[in-house]
Amino acid sequence: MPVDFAALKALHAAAGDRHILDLFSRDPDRATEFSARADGLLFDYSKTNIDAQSREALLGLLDTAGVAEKREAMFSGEKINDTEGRAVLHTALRNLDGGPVTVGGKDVMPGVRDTLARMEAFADRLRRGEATGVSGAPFEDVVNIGIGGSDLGPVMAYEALKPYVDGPRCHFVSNVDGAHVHDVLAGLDPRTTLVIVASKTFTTIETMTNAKTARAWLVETLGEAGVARHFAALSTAGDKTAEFGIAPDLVFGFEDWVGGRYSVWGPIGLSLMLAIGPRTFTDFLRGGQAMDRHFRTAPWAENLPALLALVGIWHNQICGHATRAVLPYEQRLLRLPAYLQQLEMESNGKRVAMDGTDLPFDSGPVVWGEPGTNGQHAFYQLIHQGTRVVPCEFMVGKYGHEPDLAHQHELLVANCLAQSEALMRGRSLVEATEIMETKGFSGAELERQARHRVFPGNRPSTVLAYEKLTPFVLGQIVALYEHRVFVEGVILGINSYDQWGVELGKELALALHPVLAGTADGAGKDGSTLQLVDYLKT
Ligand SMILES: O=P(O)(O)OC[C@H]1O[C@](O)(CO)[C@@H](O)[C@@H]1O
Repeated sequence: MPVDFAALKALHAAAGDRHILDLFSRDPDRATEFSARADGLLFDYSKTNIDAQSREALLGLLDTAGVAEKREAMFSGEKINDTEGRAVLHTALRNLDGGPVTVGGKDVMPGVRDTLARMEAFADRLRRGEATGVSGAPFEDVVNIGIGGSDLGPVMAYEALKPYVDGPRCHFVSNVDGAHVHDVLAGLDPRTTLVIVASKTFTTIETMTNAKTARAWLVETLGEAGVARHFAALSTAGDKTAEFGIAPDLVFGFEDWVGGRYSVWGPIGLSLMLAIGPRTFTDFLRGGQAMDRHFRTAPWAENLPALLALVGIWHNQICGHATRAVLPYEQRLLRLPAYLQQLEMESNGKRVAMDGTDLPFDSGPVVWGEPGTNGQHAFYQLIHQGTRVVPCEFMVGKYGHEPDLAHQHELLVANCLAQSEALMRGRSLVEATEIMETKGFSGAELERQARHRVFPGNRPSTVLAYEKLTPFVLGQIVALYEHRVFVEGVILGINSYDQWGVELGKELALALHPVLAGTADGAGKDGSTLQLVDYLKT
């Protein structure tokens, strides 16, 4: 049944400009009542304007939208991506000791386990120096060439798990801008470099162009014979990897039921596995699996993915806040905002419902962010005093990985909690006036100066707290956000697993390329495009 936000909007309207602080005054247990835990994670959404009544109504959306049934449909391999006729089974990649998962009557788990075992065997051999390049020298550097989900997942996780890296250095090339591949290869020795071409389709123009550049770079030093030993492929398209010259034993395949932005758990995570080792990679999978278990079994009121989704729906569709900031107080999560941009915006940035009718409400929000504390010195000004409300999602760990720098970690945590508090508390005109009086201002100038220093407050934020950013915890966090996207998508009635919106630009770029190269004319193009082609063609 399609959801109806009218009742929730009425509750929101009735709350008027009620202050979040009043909710705390009325309910001394609010912090615990508006928090939930899962396997060591704590999600605190008490600093939002959601009260018991609106939460009840939000939870009701889950039943109306049939989230429980759709969740089981996803986990059991039904083709819920119905515009592409595909199942959505990234969860099978971390179903380490679970039962069979069938797609079209066939259990996919033997294939998943087989590929994982092949990846592990290769990673072990490479890390021991047994899988070598043609010169016999061990691989010291790994270059992952991919884009979108074939880049963001591994690069995000590699950066996040740097303290666990004890294998080769990894580098990531994604942009078709030649500067990217040039700068990465410039520092590397082809004799000790493994190039991984990560592309589900093996047709993505950026990836294939960069892969050809890397191939030419390698062949220049090692000859054609080097390709079979120095290139690996992660793809669903075995025929195309063979055409490229990649040895079949270095092709790690997966099925079309793994979406690009959900693919870090399988072969697309090979660079990460090479860097941290198969055992540590398994810890990452176990974290994802633990979140799957939690998502399937925890009651909705304690279910982290469901709660994150409902908070998201409240802020976006009900309160009308069109963006949300993801603010990890964890430097190593520097690529998480970019990762979540693809995960959330490519999944839920849709304008029609499953049945093809126009969505009667806004779809997913604009997601953006930056690690704290850097963001504080960049865009927090707008978050605190701008005219638009930006719901903020803070993340922070109890421990860092640098025991010698524990005092810095404390400062980091203090900053995170202070920002969340400041957004809620604000600073009134009275308080600002008192401060400016002590600085010697008076009369009209006192008021003018004070007004610049007012913080409206009552701005919502959530905090996701964890012990330490281990591989397990990273797995939990990534799976948490995946399932949050799923729940939001089901409530909105959209297909979170296709991405038709990326196609038109790709097609037009292909058509413009010959115009820029001067081998085709620009017939039919608009005046602006032609003017720019004229200026930019070389
Ligand atoms: O892995 P591929 O097939 O190269 O695709 C890369 C990316 O391109 C997209 O299809 C569109 O941006 C993403 O969904 C995907 O992650």
